[in-house]
Amino acid sequence: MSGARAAMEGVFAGDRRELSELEIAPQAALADEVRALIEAVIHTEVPETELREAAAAVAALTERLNTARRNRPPAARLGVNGMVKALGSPVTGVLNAIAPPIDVVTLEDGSVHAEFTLTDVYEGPPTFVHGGVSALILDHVLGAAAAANGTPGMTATLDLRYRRPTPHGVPLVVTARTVRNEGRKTWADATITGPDGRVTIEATAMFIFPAT
Ligand SMILES: CCCCC/C=C\C/C=C\C/C=C\C/C=C\CCCC(=O)SCCNC(=O)CCNC(=O)[C@H](O)C(C)(C)COP(=O)(O)OP(=O)(O)OC[C@H]1O[C@@H](n2cnc3c(N)ncnc32)[C@H](O)[C@@H]1OP(=O)(O)O
Repeated sequence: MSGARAAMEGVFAGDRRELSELEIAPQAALADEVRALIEAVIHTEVPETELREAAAAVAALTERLNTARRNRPPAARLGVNGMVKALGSPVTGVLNAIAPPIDVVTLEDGSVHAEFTLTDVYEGPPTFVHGGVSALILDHVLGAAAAANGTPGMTATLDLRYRRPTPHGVPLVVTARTVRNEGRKTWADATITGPDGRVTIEATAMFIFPAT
């Protein structure tokens, strides 16, 4: 195992238990239902009495789930490269209802790629994705590209050029690749492309492998 990979595995070590795919499935199904719940809460027009009943029902469910809790979000070895993945990631985490979640894959040329659609839960300007949500996704895939290069790090800089608004409710593509490495520093570039094939956002980030 390379030093960088060992360090990254260490990020997920400690009391974080790794789950198997079989263990993940029912909890991921619950997260899917909560994702639908988040959308329903935003859009519902049911009367006030029903809203109050729904709030009480959700509170009871939360209490039930909290009767057995982990100390930290779990991880799992998923996908072809067997890397440990954070299941609670706000971008890719199948157990995180605020994650779309986005399935980020590493291609043979070392770039990372994902095709995804965002609902209006992530809306900023009407009909468009919130710029901060796009930044979150870009930060993640840029970090994944640095890690795929064997040179992971903490985001030190993230530079975004919002060329045109990014629509929600339509298929989007995000790609990222490492372009340079100097010692502990790694630079990566990324884009988000809309369904018309035009780039909506260009991003560049620099990652630094921590000194200690
Ligand atoms: C093993 C650790 C890596 C962990 C990576 C995490 C996950 C990887 C796992 C899977 C990958 C898959 C997907 C990606 C997942 C997530 C991606 C999201 C990543 C994030 O969401 S991450 C959170 C946001 N991120 C922070 O929370 C960083 C806070 N910060 C720090 O943790 C330190 O600040 C650090 C480490 C950045 C530097 O600390 P340090 O002590 O190592 O730096 P030091 O002073 O030695 O400087 C050395 C040289 O870097 C230059 N330099 C330093 N800082 C700079 C900056 N900001 N801008 C420009 N240049 C900078 C100096 O000027 C000097 O330059 P020179 O050598 O040329 O003089």
